[in-house]
Amino acid sequence: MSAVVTHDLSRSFGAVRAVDRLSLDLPAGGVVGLLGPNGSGKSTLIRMLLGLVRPSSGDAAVLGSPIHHPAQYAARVGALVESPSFVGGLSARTNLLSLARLRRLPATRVAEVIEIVGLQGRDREPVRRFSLGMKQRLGIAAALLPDPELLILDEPTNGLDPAGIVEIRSLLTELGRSGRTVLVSSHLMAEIEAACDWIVVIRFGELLFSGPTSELLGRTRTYVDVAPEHRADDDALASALTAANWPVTYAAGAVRVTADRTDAAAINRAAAAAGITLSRLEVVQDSLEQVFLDLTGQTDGELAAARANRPHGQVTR
Ligand SMILES: Nc1ncnc2c1ncn2[C@@H]1O[C@H](COP(=O)(O)OP(=O)(O)OP(=O)(O)O)[C@@H](O)[C@H]1O
Repeated sequence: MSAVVTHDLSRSFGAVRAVDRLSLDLPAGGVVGLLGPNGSGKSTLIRMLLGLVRPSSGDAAVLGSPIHHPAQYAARVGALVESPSFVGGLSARTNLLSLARLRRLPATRVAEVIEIVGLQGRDREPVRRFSLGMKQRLGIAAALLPDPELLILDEPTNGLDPAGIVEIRSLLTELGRSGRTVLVSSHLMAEIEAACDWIVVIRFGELLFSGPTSELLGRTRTYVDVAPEHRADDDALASALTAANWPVTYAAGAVRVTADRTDAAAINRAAAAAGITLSRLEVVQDSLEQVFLDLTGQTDGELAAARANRPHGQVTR
């Protein structure tokens, strides 16, 4: 069964198309990363799935039930969509107990979720003493109270320091192993990529990629960076390699050859044949982050340029 299916799902706010004819089929089980730059429509999509925002057109189903009737699946879904609010003077345990009571969930579940998110030992301390990372974990604990089949987390790493991000990332990995589906959004690939089994990339509300993380990894390219002993030979080296049919650019203070790692020896020989001794030869692989940036055009002025050239031309943010 799919955890989430959407068909041509759209939502506009005035002239802004926050989600634009999105068709998705997300597998059940494991961690699904919803990635896109700020303002790409991640929160709007999540809010539609939770029944908090109505679609302008199209439809979708969560755990097999249509999003037009969120009450049908609400009990099977847990969500953390904004900074959770807890009573600072009360302990984590007491906060969770009152939430459990409010939602008519068994009190025994509180100890379980505290353990899942790794707050045991700290759960009797007042929440106001918690770091932001611990508060996020407490928010995830609250979302886990109903033991949901689908857990939706909107930017859970936002505002966290590097240590907090690592904490949340390993918690995501753990949660993904428990059989449930975790749908987690982020505008930064590097923050959650390692935890994701499936990745969805959106920009301007449009789908750019949806598939297994391994498929996205398959899009990474390999280069061989070579530098001559004498910088004056840069151009001669580039010409010799181009003549041998390798595409060449300049990057990172080296001549960058788009080639497989198995070509490294042949590249070395081609340089030697041109009378150039190499002081550096290094095989470099694109990171998933680079693939993400290529997909979303997020570097420097690229995003602004892409917005200006967008056919709809009505993105205002
Ligand atoms: N309630 C609203 N009223 C008007 N415009 C909105 C509303 N909600 C979202 N938008 C617009 O829709 C677009 C998508 O926003 P959304 O918050 O869904 O993106 P996002 O990817 O979650 O970004 P962020 O990470 O910055 O929240 C943006 O241009 C935003 O300004």
